[in-house]
Amino acid sequence: MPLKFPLRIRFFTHSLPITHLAYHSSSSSVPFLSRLFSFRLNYFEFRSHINFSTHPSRDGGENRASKSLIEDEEELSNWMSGFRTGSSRVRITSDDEDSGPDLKDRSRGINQDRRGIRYKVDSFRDKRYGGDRESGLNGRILGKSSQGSVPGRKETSFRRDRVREDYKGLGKREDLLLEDKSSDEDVKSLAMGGFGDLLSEEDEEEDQDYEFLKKKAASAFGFDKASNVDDVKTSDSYLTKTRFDQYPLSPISLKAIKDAGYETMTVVQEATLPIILKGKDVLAKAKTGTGKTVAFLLPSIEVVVKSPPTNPDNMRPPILALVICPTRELANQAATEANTLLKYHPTIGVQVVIGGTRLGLEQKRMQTNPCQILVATPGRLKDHIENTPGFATRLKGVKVLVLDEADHLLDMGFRKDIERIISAVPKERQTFLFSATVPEEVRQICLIALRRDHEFVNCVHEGTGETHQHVRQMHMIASLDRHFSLLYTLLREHIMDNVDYKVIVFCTTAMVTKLVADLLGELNLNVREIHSRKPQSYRTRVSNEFRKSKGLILVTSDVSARGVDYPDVTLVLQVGLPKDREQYIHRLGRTGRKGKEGEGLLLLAPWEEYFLSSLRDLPITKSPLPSIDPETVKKVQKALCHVEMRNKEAAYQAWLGYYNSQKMIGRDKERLVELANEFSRSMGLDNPPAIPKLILGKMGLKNVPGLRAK
Ligand SMILES: Nc1ncnc2c1ncn2[C@@H]1O[C@H](COP(=O)(O)OP(=O)(O)OP(=O)(O)O)[C@@H](O)[C@H]1O
Repeated sequence: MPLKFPLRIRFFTHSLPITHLAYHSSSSSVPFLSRLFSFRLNYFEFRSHINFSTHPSRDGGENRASKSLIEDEEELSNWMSGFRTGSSRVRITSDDEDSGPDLKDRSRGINQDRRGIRYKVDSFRDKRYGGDRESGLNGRILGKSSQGSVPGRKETSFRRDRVREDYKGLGKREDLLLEDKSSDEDVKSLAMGGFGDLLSEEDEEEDQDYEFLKKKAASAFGFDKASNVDDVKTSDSYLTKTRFDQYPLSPISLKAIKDAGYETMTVVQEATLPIILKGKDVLAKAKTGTGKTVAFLLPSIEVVVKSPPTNPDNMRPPILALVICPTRELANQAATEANTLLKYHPTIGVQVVIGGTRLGLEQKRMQTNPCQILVATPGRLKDHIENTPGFATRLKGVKVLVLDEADHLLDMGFRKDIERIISAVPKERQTFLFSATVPEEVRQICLIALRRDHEFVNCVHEGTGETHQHVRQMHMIASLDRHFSLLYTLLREHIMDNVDYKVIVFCTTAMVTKLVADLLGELNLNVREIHSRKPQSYRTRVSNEFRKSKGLILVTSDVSARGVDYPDVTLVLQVGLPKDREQYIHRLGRTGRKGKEGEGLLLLAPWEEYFLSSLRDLPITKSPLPSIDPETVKKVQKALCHVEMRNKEAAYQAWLGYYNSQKMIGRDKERLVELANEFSRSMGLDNPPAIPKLILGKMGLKNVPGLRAK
């Protein structure tokens, strides 16, 4: 039964459970009412719903600061080789990403499961999958799984269970979902009664009303028992009550942890530390923003602490822990986290080797500073193995190897480098593989790095999906000619609705990223850009600025898709086809970190809608398109005229290359060219840019009608 509301504010509510609140009002009062709804609904969700967070994988790979045409060639041939070998996972050395806008006029309601109501998770049972299987390269064969779920402590409002499973089958667990029938009625009566009168309140000053309504909502729903209504807006389901000092960690590590403000362990930290301290290999899967970096760094530091001191006369002191990250930003971030934990370990040093910086500078640093822990991107590490005197010797001391974003590091793009690196470190070592997604096909590949008795720790409860329940996910379908206006409209509305907005916009390639950043800059939005065509110093500076800022929009490629920890991102926008389901999950994982609220929107063209079938198990809902006034369309078209032609030409070529590598679209070349020319027109180019014959040849697009060659 629809709720009755003043004409000015109309919420579409389906029969409860409330699944979707949409607004048809431009009234300034609507936003804070939506916030009122959303965190009230979220509160219900958190109170009755357990949630584990996963870890995103990072993307982008070794990108060079500026690229010559030949480097573009390499990029294209990467795409082409990936396409030819039928592998859907090629290493995109340039950037490719997405973004999706916000939804002022969309539901502030949370994503609900099919029935719309959160269940109370009662308990998990995991089936035992034992046994070994011979497999893997380098003589490291399949692990025997550890068994059994480890019942978590009973929490006041919900229960945490960790489940360790044999990755071989990732045995199906039966989640005993206790469906709380009464809560349906509770929610219905509360919503019918509790909000009816609240919303009859006249809006005066937004802030004053918001506070008033918050308090009224709090008493209406018993929130006032919470220390603060705002507190219910985050879910602490990623934290446990286990303290770090309950484990045998060095006192000075514990001191640094305390200084870092880490009071208790996160679920993945609690689940993996005891296994690692026992000396085992670990394959760990956990949702985004839940502390996986600390989960692998802390025990790695303990290994270094327990290692005998190096002879000061040794000119090639051993590197004891090696952490591999897929992108430079991520490597820098992990090294920063390591330095935080090493605050009181004066003799232990961490160094970083990444592309985009001078090899010689890195060689000097590693020679003159302590380097028991090395964080590296694969390509640059391989360079050092092959070109830095004595470096290979130093790697013979590695006791711990970490693959962060393991699923991405082990896919086609990085595989050769990773195999080269594995062959350069001792077989007798501990190995930790962490990621938020471990697709089936990657699970087998993990075995090239893991030991027989490794354990698979899965902190992602089945049934909750690999994304956060507290992050609202929407998608919109619109023809390409509307994408730029739609993006601008949604960004502008999000900015109006969120004074502390912090938005990440993902685009499909580096050059499309540049185009969109230029366009949004022309439209006077506060925009920064990160992608492979920017020098590393610029990328690092912008990354640090965005991490510390609010009121900013970062337009980026997939170099920012995995793992980068930007606090309080309010919205992740993905425009165009994600590389794959994992990439969608990891990009979305830039928001909703540490249990905080977040929003994601995926904006697709009608011919990209097939991608949604790969997200069926995720709580993503369709959102109707907001109305775009003709003035906005004119403004965007005018702004496009100020974007440099060469940027549009580069974007067109990169767009063609990217979609050519997407099997579902690239296989029909004529259709692909038609779509590319639709994209060209959306940039205001009725006549598509000409493309060098050499590149068309690489793409396998020579003589395709509709293309112009030069
Ligand atoms: N025990 C803890 N208590 C509170 N905060 C923590 C704890 N451990 C880590 N954090 C913080 O949580 C945030 C997310 O950590 P981190 O980036 O390692 O998450 P992640 O699981 O690796 O996410 P992603 O998959 O995006 O890389 C960071 O800001 C980190 O400082």
